[in-house]
Amino acid sequence: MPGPRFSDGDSAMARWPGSNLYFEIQILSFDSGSQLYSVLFKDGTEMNIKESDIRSLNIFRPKRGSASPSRRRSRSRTRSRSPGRTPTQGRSPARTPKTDPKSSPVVRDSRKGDILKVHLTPLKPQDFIVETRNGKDAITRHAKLYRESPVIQAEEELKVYEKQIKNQKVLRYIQRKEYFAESENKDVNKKFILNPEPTRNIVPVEKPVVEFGGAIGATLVMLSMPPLLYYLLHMCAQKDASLWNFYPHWTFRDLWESTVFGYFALWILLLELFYLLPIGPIAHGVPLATGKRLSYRINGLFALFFIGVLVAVLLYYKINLLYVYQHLHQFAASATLLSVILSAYLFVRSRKASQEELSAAGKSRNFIYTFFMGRELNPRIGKFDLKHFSAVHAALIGWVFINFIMLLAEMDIQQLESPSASMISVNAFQLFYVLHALWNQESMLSSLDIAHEGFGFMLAFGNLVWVPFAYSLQAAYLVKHPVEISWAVLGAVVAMNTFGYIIFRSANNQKNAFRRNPEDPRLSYLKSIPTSCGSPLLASGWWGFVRHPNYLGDIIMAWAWCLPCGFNDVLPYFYGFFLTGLLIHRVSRVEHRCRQKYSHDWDKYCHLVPYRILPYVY
Ligand SMILES: NC(=O)C1=CN([C@@H]2O[C@H](COP(=O)(O)OP(=O)(O)OC[C@H]3O[C@@H](n4cnc5c(N)ncnc54)[C@H](OP(=O)(O)O)[C@@H]3O)[C@@H](O)[C@H]2O)C=CC1
Ligand SMILES: CC(C)=CCC[C@@H](C)[C@H]1CC=C2C3=C(CC[C@@]21C)[C@@]1(C)CC[C@H](O)C(C)(C)[C@@H]1CC3
Repeated sequence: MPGPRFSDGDSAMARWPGSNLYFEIQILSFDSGSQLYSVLFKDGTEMNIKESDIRSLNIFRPKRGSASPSRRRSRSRTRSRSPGRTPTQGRSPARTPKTDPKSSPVVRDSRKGDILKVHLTPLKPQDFIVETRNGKDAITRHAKLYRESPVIQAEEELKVYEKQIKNQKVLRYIQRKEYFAESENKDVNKKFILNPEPTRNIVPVEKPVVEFGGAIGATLVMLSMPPLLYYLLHMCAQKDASLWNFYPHWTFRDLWESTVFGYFALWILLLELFYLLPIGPIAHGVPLATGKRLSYRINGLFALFFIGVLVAVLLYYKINLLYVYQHLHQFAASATLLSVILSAYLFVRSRKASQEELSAAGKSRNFIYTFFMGRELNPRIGKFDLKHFSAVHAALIGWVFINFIMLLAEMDIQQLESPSASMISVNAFQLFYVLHALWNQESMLSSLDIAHEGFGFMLAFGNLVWVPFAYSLQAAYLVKHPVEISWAVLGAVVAMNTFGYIIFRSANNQKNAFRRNPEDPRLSYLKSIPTSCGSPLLASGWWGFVRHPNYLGDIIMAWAWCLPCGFNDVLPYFYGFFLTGLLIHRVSRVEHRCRQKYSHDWDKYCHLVPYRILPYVY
């Protein structure tokens, strides 16, 4: 058998597996058993590659007087989306172009001093506008190349690009046809196929996937969640909180009081007022289908501070805040009614929204399903963003407020001079979590819910009702079920919460910093996978440990928040079970989206990082 053609340390070009793209590499070693080279790409990715996929650098070097567009581009770009250098198509080296002196502009390449005359095949700007994310990226890369190159290369190369553009158009046409055939939207279908004009700005083709079991699942969730919440709140108020000790004797008055609804509406109005205050920096959301980015006022911390001051003033004037605890069921029912009214309003207004303003699920034609999932992505009244307000201000500030009410109620009912250690720890852990979320509010803008979900019943009910009233269940339980915990247990719980928080925080920080700037020198120790859609995926550090390390941290914290409630009842562990279930389900939703966006690059990532949340378990 002949020896290896390349030696350790040699530079060469290697074909990226599954593609026709060649990138510069360095040979690390050769394994004579497997006949594979271990190579290092310029972005730090290590891989084993066979000899037939490796080419000498010379083959890719342009002849004198000709510089390949890809090389030229790699000089002008500050950030490459590929490993190391911009890829070179697997084709023979660029030839000196044939020229047509009559029709070609003459351009001087100042770096080489050569004069090249090229024949330009005119490409219209709309040739570069496509709908699919992958397609869009591929074509805009060519468009960029076209714009950036002062010397347009040989006719042959342009022909290759044109061919690719044509292929993309055909692909796009087929994808669009399939997409609209699936969604059975005949009118839209006709419009897009017959009239090419509106194709410019259509929403990226995202195959709608039916979540939560479709209309049936959505109906079940909508009908079961409100009674489940009242059941949980009712059990917390019972002396015996064991789950089976449930004898409902509710009357309409137990759930409804107009005055309570008035107070709740006032609370929401106050939060809205704080939301609209022109205090705090402006941040920008992820790019929308139109290419625009919405701006958001980041003032959640200010709002929480103002609410804190207001509560202090009310306490100072001896205003009875325990009214909230005494009417907790009615407050939860008022919040539910408001969430239903809000969902109905959102549904009606979404009928006026254009296709590109709708979420993927929102394009379904099923009324119940879209009512639940939400149709419009970013419903706004002027500058007031309804979804952002409900997820940040109504949910998180509401949660902290109800927790604090429980703390006051515990002191009152158990005649304590100061809250119990359990109550303080539950309040402190959750306040800290909310403060962290509000401090890092900007990163929330790229979360699944804010960036990709429509605003419907799920998020309206989840944020206005579920988060404030169900997430505060541990505190509600402690009001009537005192638990003595030793310093040792408390220390262990604090350690567990800190452990979860460190994972949660550092995983989110790693991802956010990497998304902001993949070339951040502070992240240079992390490996990443280049992807065909342009944004690389982290494949080491926390994101190389499991695929959703932030969920792991969140789940550890969730259980740590339940432990101060002792082991007498299962009820206060509801949050632990709920969040674990919610995040496991969320994994499948996020991964579906990632598989659509990154296609086989996501599979590559899953292969490298096989576990989702907990190594060797899930
Ligand atoms: N307490 C609660 O009730 C809840 C808490 N949360 C918390 O909110 C936060 C946001 O959650 P969520 O939006 O669901 O999820 P993530 O913050 O994990 O965001 C998922 C996105 O991250 C990007 N991504 C995934 N893998 C990688 C990788 N390897 N490298 C780089 N980017 C990657 C992808 O987006 P892209 O391709 O666009 O970059 C993906 O769509 C989490 O911390 C979660 O724990 C969430 C829901 C409920
Ligand atoms: C079907 C079902 C179980 C519905 C209810 C789900 C809701 C409880 C959650 C849906 C998305 C949520 C988000 C948060 C809380 C839970 C709900 C409402 C969130 C506000 C928690 C804090 C995070 O930092 C967040 C802002 C990213 C998050 C947004 C989504």
